[in-house]
Amino acid sequence: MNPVKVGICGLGTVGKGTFDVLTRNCAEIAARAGCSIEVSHIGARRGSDIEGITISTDIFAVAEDPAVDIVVELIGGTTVAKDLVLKAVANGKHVVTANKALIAEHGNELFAAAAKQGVSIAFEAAVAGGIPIIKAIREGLAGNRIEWLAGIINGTGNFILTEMRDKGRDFHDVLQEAQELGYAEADPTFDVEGIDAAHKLVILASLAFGIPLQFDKAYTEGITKISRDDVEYAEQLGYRIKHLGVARQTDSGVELRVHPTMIPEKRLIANVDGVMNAVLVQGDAVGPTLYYGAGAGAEPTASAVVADIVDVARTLSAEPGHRVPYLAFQPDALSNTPIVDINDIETAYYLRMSAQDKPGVLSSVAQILSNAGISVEAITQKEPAEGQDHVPMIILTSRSIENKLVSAITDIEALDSIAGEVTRIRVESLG
Ligand SMILES: NC(=O)c1ccc[n+]([C@@H]2O[C@H](COP(=O)([O-])OP(=O)(O)OC[C@H]3O[C@@H](n4cnc5c(N)ncnc54)[C@H](O)[C@@H]3O)[C@@H](O)[C@H]2O)c1
Ligand SMILES: N[C@@H](CCO)C(=O)O
Ligand code: NA
Repeated sequence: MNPVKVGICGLGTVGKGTFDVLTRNCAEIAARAGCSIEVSHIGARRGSDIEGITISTDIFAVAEDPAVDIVVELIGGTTVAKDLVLKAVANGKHVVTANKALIAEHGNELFAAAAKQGVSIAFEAAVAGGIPIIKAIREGLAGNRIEWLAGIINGTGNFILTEMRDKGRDFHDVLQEAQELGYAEADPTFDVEGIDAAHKLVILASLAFGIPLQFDKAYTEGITKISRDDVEYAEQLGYRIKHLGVARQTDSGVELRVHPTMIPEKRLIANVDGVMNAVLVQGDAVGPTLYYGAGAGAEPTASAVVADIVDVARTLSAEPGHRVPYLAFQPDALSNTPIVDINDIETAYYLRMSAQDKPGVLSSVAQILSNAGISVEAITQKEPAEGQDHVPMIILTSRSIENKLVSAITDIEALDSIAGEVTRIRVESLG
């Protein structure tokens, strides 16, 4: 077979990593793909001379290049990137992308356009970096009814939480290091406010449950409100705080939520630290499965991009109808299962409040929870600091429906003996 020609658009962290891996491992990659794979065109803001490669400052020139078989979109964002992918598809080119924002927000439209043209769009690098989680769910678990999945799917956020816990480092200082290491998004609020994790969760939920991509329905909460005190109290109770994406099939629909979560410390996933990601997937036949690896960084992400390039190169000799469907289920078999509103989900909770150090406060709080049908599983009250009349009070509750807990919190905050807001972290046993 003739060499497959690749055009890379965007030569940043992932673009450079992809170029390096394709070049370094070219012999092994060719042996796997059944043909050699050559980078023939690069679209980048600054041109530099690489022998045998056309360099264009206009990335659309890559999508227009008749010699290019596969356009690799690594510029990020959802505007120019969307136009670029649509242009490449219209020109009959296959696309590989690491762009989760683009897939989560515009994937339904992009896949439809690709299907019309008989080309494919591959996006393994978009979720959990180098972990082949898309392939695992779409192919490896195809025989299962997937019940739920939960994952640490933002490397930057996990790196920040880990460094804060282990070294007592400052949030902003660690975020800056994550940016220097090439982990963070162009706009790092995507990482710390949970938007990036929500993009990835939406993609995983579609693959797992056979529903269209619905980014607007995901509940998103970031890690910016997690204090060092919460991290410490959680540990004293035998838990770790992790920023999790959770997707669960329930009788009333699919839960789709991203938020800080307390997990029992004995769970493997509670011990996934630094930039590492992990995704737990529970299938009815296989039981629990766990996938672990680097969630961000140049070469780990390139590993997934190159795997997709190899997959596409292999399909170039296969019938289009034999290709694996984008969202694991055939396009006409996607279901309209509703996404459950966050107010209707059920979970246990960690509550931290600042309580007046006097008798009766604990029983007033317990009474409010009990009236809402929520029981107290554990409680700890700290010693007051010198000269302070308020003490931190930590409560672990039974599982409850979110809206009952939210109204109980409103009543607790209204007590004269409680100062300020109640901090609330959801607790998942993941068992
Ligand atoms: N960095 C990671 O660890 C990682 C992991 C998985 C997925 N991703 C995704 O990969 C994509 C790229 O991320 P990155 O970290 O490499 O970003 P980056 O900012 O390092 O690289 C993007 C590159 O694209 C170039 N670019 C942007 N618009 C362009 C245009 N119109 N014309 C020419 N060049 C243009 C920029 O100059 C930059 O060099 C994003 O979608 C990101 O979400 C990144
Ligand atoms: N900013 C992302 C890159 C990988 O998708 C992260 O930190 O996980
Ligand atoms: Na991946």
